[in-house]
Amino acid sequence: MKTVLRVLKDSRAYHRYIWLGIGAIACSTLASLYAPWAMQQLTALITSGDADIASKSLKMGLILLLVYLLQAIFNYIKGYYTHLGAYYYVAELRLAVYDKLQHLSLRFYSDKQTGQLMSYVMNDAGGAERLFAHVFPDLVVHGLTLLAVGFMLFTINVPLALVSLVSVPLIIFANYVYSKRALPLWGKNAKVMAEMSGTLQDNLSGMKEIQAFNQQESEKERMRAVIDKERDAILEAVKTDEFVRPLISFFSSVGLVGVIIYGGYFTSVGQMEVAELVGFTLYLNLFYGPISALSSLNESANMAIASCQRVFDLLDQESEVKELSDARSVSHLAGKIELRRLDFHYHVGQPVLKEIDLIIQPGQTIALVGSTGVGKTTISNLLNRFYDPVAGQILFDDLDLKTMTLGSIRNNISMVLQDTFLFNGTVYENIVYGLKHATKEQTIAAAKAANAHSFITALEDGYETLIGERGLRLSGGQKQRLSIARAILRDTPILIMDEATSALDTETEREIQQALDTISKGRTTVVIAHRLSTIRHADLIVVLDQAQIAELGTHEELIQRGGVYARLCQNQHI
Ligand SMILES: Nc1ncnc2c1ncn2[C@@H]1O[C@H](COP(=O)(O)OP(=O)(O)OP(=O)(O)O)[C@@H](O)[C@H]1O
Repeated sequence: MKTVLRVLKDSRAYHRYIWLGIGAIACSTLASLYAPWAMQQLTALITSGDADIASKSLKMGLILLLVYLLQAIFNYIKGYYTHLGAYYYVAELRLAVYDKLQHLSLRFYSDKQTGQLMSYVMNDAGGAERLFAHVFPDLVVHGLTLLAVGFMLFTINVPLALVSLVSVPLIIFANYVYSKRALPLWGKNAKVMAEMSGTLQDNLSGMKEIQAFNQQESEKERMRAVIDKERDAILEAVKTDEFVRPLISFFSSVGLVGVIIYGGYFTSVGQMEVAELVGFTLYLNLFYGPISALSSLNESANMAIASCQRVFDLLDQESEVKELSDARSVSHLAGKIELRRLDFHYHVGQPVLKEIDLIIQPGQTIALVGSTGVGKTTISNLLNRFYDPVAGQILFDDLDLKTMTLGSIRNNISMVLQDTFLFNGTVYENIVYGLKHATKEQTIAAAKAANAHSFITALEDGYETLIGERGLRLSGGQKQRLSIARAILRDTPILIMDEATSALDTETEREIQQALDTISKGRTTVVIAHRLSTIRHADLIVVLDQAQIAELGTHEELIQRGGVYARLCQNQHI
């Protein structure tokens, strides 16, 4: 019920369409009462031997034609406007879900599959359409029909109307039991559906690996497992549905049986006219229709509520990284970075960083080194505030990161990552991604500085070449150079390079290294590198070992010291 109320509250802007639809439904329901009444009148005329049957039936027929025409118009208004409101609301909900996903911290994503999250936007948000355009209007149609037809039944014959009501409590009870059982089943079904979409998305993204490792059979089995799971979940829900639907039909028939027995008796003892019995039976069909429909309506409602519930659960998720209400926007930092007694872990009991103390002066280039998995990338994630430290502080220009707006922190940092993500667009669009208002001259200058201009101009459409999903049409080195150009263009006081030159050949690496050395001048640069040859000129080398800073100094100082760094250099023949 809470979910339904929330849908109603959130969709206020579109209620006018619902009201228009409901108005049309009310008119259509009233119009539907005419046909049984006309049949009753016609039967009365026939049984009474009226001399003017022909002209009277012509008149009734023409009125009925008009009534049907009006009903068609009302149904169009109801169908179109309720869907209009529904799809506007669904679009709003989809955007809200997407926006929420954009603002959740990276920890939220660590145990989710992309396809699973897509299911929130694609499938679950659509549940609101079912509620808005089907469940709510149908509830009104059926409710109004029950009231109006019930009134007609009691007007025709009170004892017979009471007999026909015998099955109503049974039908309501069956519906109640059904909804109790079916709601969790439809909820489970939506979850399994998301799992299936997650696995599918995962496999489609990794198709190259599947083929290269000849894993088609095992992946087919993995897909089979989730597809079967989805099939079983839906069948479990359908089993309940298909049991209840005939049961409700049966209960409705019990009422009709009573009406036939008692109706026949009442007519035989003169308590009821034949015409009244005909009219009564026709109205009764209209009466049981909505009661039976309640069960399928229940099914739709349960599915829709389960989907909406999942959407609202996501919308209510709190981001782990929260911006303070009075967070200040910092325009251009000088670039001093301080880590103060910093502790961090992804999972409790598995510390990744312990009591890290580090001061980086504006304009300095520092290198983070250490064996794989020691926490170098984690530090860059913390500087971007993708995560918050478990203890300790990060300060930019002596201000705690938490007191700044997330937008302004990230406006001061450029990243060049080891796994560059490019969007499906043109080369140009990808370079200006972080600075949409850059001029063409600035963009080309950045591309030149990143040693990307010559390969870009050699592409079939130059800067306007479409690079395909995730830059599929570019080589690793070309992608990396676009990512460097992107960072150069942003011209931020802080630059983070995580294995920035890893995908380049030695010659290109040397050229890009020169470009990087040039752009790192005058800005604070944090370099994460495995190839120690690339960082020997850094102002400060920070050696991480066992979650702590093991050594700190320049290349020469650390070599002289003969510790962890010296050993790493020895291993790389430096
Ligand atoms: N999202 C995550 N959830 C859980 N654990 C994580 C996550 N990201 C990293 N880790 C773990 O945290 C530790 C530090 O990872 P990090 O990526 O910072 O290391 P790194 O030094 O940058 O490694 P590499 O040099 O291989 O890139 C590793 O043990 C890693 O498995």
